[in-house]
Amino acid sequence: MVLMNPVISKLTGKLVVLASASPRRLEILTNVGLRFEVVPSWFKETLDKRLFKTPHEYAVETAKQKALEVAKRMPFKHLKTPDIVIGADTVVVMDGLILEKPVDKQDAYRMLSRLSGKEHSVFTGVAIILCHEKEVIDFYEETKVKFADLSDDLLWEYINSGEPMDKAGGYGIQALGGMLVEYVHGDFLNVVGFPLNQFCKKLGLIFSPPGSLTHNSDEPQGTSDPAAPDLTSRGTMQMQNVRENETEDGKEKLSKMIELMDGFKASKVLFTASKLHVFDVLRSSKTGELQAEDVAQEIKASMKGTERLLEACVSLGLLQRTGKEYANTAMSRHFLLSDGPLSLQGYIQHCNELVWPLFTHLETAVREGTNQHEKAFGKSSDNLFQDAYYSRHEVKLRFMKAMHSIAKVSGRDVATAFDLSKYKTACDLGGCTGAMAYEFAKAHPGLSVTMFDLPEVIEMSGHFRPHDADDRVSFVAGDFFKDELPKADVYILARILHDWSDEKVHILLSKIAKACNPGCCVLVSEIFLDEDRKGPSRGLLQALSMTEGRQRSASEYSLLLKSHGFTTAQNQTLAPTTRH
Ligand SMILES: O=c1[nH]cc([C@@H]2O[C@H](COP(=O)(O)OP(=O)(O)OP(=O)(O)O)[C@@H](O)[C@H]2O)c(=O)[nH]1
Repeated sequence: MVLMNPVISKLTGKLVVLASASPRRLEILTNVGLRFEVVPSWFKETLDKRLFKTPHEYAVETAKQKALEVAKRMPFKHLKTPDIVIGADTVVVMDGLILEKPVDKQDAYRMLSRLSGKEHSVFTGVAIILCHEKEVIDFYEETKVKFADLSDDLLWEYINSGEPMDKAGGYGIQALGGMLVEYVHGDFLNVVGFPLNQFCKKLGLIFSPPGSLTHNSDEPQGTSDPAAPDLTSRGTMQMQNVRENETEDGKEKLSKMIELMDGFKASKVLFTASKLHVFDVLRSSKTGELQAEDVAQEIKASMKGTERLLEACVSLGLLQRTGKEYANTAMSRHFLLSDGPLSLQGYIQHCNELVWPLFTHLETAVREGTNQHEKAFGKSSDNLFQDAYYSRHEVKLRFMKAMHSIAKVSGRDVATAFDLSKYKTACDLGGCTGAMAYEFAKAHPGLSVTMFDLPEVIEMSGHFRPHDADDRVSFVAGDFFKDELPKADVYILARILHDWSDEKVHILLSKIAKACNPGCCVLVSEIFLDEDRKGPSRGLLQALSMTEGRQRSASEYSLLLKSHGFTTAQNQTLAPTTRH
């Protein structure tokens, strides 16, 4: 290929990495003959926009973080250090509001109707990391785009084409989205995702004359000092040295520390917004969005408090705000609507009402090595289930809702983790509402599943019966420590064993061993601790509020199972074990 731009040839022989998953950036750079590897960045685009004075600073910082993440990861994960890593971030800005990629069709509609008939700016921030020199050069480009007046019909037709979804501002100017555009002022490729012209100029500054960081002859004068900011007509070039990279690392540690300090606030925001039905209220409104005062009215709360809660939710990615209108994000629609198929509301309320009070007494729990039920709820709980969870009707219902939501979210994965086609019958021990049992029946057409739990649980499981309940699922009442277990080929123990001491686990496993025939299998679903007990933190955090149970590693579970004649068949995230 003939290289029109001699600057590109300066990169020949260097390991250049594009830290981007954008097919458009790949195409733009490939088209000019650049040889590079693509390593998409894992950096999550969640920088707090309010911290930036201007939208382009936000785009530049995001581009920089994308590139730095890849530059830091490659020596460890890919075992090679690139010479150059390029990152970019494109945003659309309308009336000061930053629009990124729409999360769904409604979001695309909101964006595009906002842009209709008006001019907006497209900013692409670019960061070039010189890995060996430990320098970062960043800049941005702005292009103005005007949309024609667009009818709703046209917008929906365009949205339904699927094109908007992975594009900043919800349109692709290079394809169907070009139809929406009246004029473009500035670099067209900048709108598409990469300001090639300015990028080449920056490369010129970096690489000619070779080895120095002096400016090109076509650049404005007075920029020859590489340490001084290079003020070009369109942006700034900043040089950062090793110390600043170290500072990046320091910054990362500090923000991790702040995240840990603030973690409890974020949880409480989620719990409170859920308890006040904020997500349901937004969903129920005609357009799916409401202003703070309407939400305040609906949830019967103060305007000031509601506004703060909604703003906090936006910062956590639980809500999105366009102008004054708040709406659910895709994540909230997925997990936080109370009647959604994957709703976590039950578990969230359990965390708020039961786990939170226990954690407020963590210091005493640690000092005394005991559970803090009495301090938190004024009642001791020698038997967690009888004394705490099933003592009062509303507490029992709340606990069952919590178990139900967890089983709904994880049930399919547990049910389909192993090939159970040779088995005819299964028994879900302590299966609570039956949600897991129904998932097993759904996943295995030849399997009948018995759900076995305490009589006080079974009497309420009807509340949770799915409308299309499969009659291969039956319910049997009993205490798995005392009563005879139903006969089955597969015994499911999903989130059961961690609640009990080794002694009680032995009682339960010996009962299963007696009930089952040779060849039957036990399927254990738990958070398995790492063998060195250094993680996962979700399991170790949960252990802090446990009563008589304990978190175990896969090998600890295997040992318990082996002592009852079960040999581990597979031992990964889930451990089904077979008795020979
Ligand atoms: O007219 C167009 N406008 C924008 C685009 C494409 O939109 C995205 C912008 O998203 P972002 O900058 O965050 O980049 P990603 O695609 O997420 O990839 P990264 O891995 O680099 O974060 C970008 O792909 C533009 O090309 C368009 O196509 N047309």
